[in-house]
Amino acid sequence: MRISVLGAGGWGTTLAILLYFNGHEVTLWEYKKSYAKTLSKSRENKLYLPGVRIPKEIRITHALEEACDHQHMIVIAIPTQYIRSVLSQIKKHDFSDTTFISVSKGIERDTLMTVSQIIQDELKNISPSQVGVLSGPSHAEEVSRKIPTAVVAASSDELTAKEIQAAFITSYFRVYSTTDILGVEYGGALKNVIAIGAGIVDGANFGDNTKAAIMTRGIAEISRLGMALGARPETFSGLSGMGDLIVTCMSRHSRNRYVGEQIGRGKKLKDILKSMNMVAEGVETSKAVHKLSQDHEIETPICSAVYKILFEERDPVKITYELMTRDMKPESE
Ligand SMILES: NC(=O)C1=CN([C@@H]2O[C@H](COP(=O)(O)OP(=O)(O)OC[C@H]3O[C@@H](n4cnc5c(N)ncnc54)[C@H](OP(=O)(O)O)[C@@H]3O)[C@@H](O)[C@H]2O)C=CC1
Ligand SMILES: O=C(CO)COP(=O)(O)O
Repeated sequence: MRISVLGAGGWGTTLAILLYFNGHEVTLWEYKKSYAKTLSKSRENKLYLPGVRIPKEIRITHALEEACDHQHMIVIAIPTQYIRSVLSQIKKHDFSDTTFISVSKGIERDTLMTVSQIIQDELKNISPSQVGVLSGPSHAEEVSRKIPTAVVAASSDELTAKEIQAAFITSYFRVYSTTDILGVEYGGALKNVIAIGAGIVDGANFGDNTKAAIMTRGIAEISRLGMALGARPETFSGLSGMGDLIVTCMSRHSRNRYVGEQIGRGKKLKDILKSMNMVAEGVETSKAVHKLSQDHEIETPICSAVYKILFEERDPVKITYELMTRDMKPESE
């Protein structure tokens, strides 16, 4: 198959290489013209995936129209808040034979849309069966080194989910399938906010008990909000829910956990973000989650605490004790 990957960050580059070795004809689109040239020449993504060789057969380009022409699949690996501006440049293109696959994990700040919703909103002529998602516990640093990983391919159309599954599966990258596309997207986006909370626990020197509480009560609130937004409950105990929450809260590779850790140590958000070239989706997504939970009147105390720490400069230690001393309630609520 001809497959284009839009976004040459760590994840886009990793998946482009995986797809190439799976026998596909792969194009990798990079946002900056100068960096596209550097990548084409050096065949190493030193900024986002150092030490991994990009095969010379992968076409690297900055020309978006060209990258999208006559593709069977287009993989979107762009930070969520920039996806609409990229898609708006190709909205006139004929995509009647193309499937779009989002591998990005966030919610658009201004519209509160998931990535599959942004794709359908921006590219009016494509049907839901042309849209899918691939998500789960999968740090680029490990997949690019062929470390065994399991993820899930989702589309409201079962056949599309299975096509995506078949395109990506390898002996070290196991792909399951589901039709709960929204559940997979909400799990992937919301776990980033909880992972910032887990990082705060690390940075502020709370303990393992605290982190386990954040993760367990975190998946409870992800499920609560996700279900109110149309997701299926069982999806949140799967790879894209609990699975991705575990890896993101625990891994040294996680950028979201890192942001939280620095906040917990007393650093300012703007200084942390200035020092990072990679994206921590949970920061902007926490604004969207704050709004979604208010709009739908769903309690999301941990996400709400993360939002207040990031954007209202609330003290992480004080707010943790506020969480601990809320009204008594049954665990099932
Ligand atoms: N890294 C990982 O392990 C995983 C990441 N993801 C998800 O994949 C998505 C992409 O993340 P990742 O690959 O890690 O990204 P990185 O943090 O590695 O890189 C950021 C990317 O964003 C690009 N970018 C910056 N500004 C813009 C813009 N205005 N328009 C378009 N692109 C822009 C950068 O391009 P440039 O260098 O030219 O500025 C770069 O390619 C995220 O949603 C993330 O949550 C999902 C699973 C695993
Ligand atoms: O989604 C991821 C792993 O599954 C990547 O998480 P971070 O963006 O926090 O690094």
